[in-house]
Amino acid sequence: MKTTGVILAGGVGLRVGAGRPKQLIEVGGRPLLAYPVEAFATSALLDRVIVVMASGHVAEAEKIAAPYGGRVEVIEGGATRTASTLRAMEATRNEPDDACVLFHDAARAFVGHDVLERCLAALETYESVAVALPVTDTVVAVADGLVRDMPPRPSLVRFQTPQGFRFATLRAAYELALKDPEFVATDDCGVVHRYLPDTPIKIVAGDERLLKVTEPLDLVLAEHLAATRTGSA
Ligand SMILES: Nc1ccn([C@@H]2O[C@H](COP(=O)(O)OP(=O)(O)OP(=O)(O)O)[C@@H](O)[C@H]2O)c(=O)n1
Ligand SMILES: C[C@](O)(CO)[C@H](O)COP(=O)(O)O
Repeated sequence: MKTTGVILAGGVGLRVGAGRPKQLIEVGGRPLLAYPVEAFATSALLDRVIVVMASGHVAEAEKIAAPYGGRVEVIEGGATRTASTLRAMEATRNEPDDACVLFHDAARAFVGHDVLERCLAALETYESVAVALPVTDTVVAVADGLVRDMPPRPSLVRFQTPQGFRFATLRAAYELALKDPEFVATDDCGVVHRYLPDTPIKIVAGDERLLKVTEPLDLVLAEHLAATRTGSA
C-alpha cells in the first residue's frame, strides 16, 4: 500500500502570537517542525513525505528537512488549512487512486510511529480514518448566546491528526466540495463526512501527546513533551 505523509505547516500561528509561524519556534532546542519531520522521515511506513510550509518560509523548512537527504519534499502552503491540503493534493495528483495519504498538523508536533501504524492498519479496511480522544468537558452547541443542543458526552470525541484516506475517496470528496459555494472545512475527514456521507470514517485511538500547539500556554506543555519524549517510535 503506497503511502504519502503530508505535514501541514502552512499556518502563521496567530493565536500563539510569536511574530513568526509557530512551527519555527524553538522547543527543546529545535524548531517545532523538526519533530514531525523526523517522525515522518524515519517511518518505514511512508513512501513519500511532503511538508506544506507557510508562504515565505519554505527555505527554513528545507533546512529542517535537509538531514533526511531528499526524502522530504517541501512545497508552499495556501491561505487556509484547506488550501494547503489542496496544494498537497495537487502535488500528489499522479499517485494512484488506491494509494493512501495521511494528513498531519505540524502543530501536533509530537507524533509517534505508533499512531501512523494505527492509521495505516485502519486504511487496510476503511477508506478514511481519524485519530480521536474522548472529551472531558461537557460540550454544547450554542447560538445567540443560548444553549441549543447538548449531545450526550459519551457520543463525542475530539479529532486530532493524522487523518488518513485512500486518494480516490479524498479526491471524490473534494471534487464535490469545490463545487459547493458554501464549502468551508476545519479538517479533511469533515470534507469526506459532508460530501460522501455514506463513507465510514474509522476512529483509532489518539494520544494526549498529540496536543495541537495553538495558544501560548501550549508552548509550556510542548517544552515538557519535548523533554520527556522517547523518540518517534
Ligand atoms: N494556511 C494554513 C493554515 C494552517 N495550516 C496548518 O494546519 C494546522 C492546524 O492549524 P492551526 O493550528 O490553526 O495553525 P495556524 O493556522 O497557524 O494557527 P492560527 O489560527 O492561530 O493562526 C497547523 O499545523 C497549520 O500549520 C496550514 O497548513 N495552512
Ligand atoms: C484537523 C484538526 O486538528 C482536528 O482537530 C483541526 O480541525 C484543525 O483546526 P485548525 O483550526 O486548523 O487548528
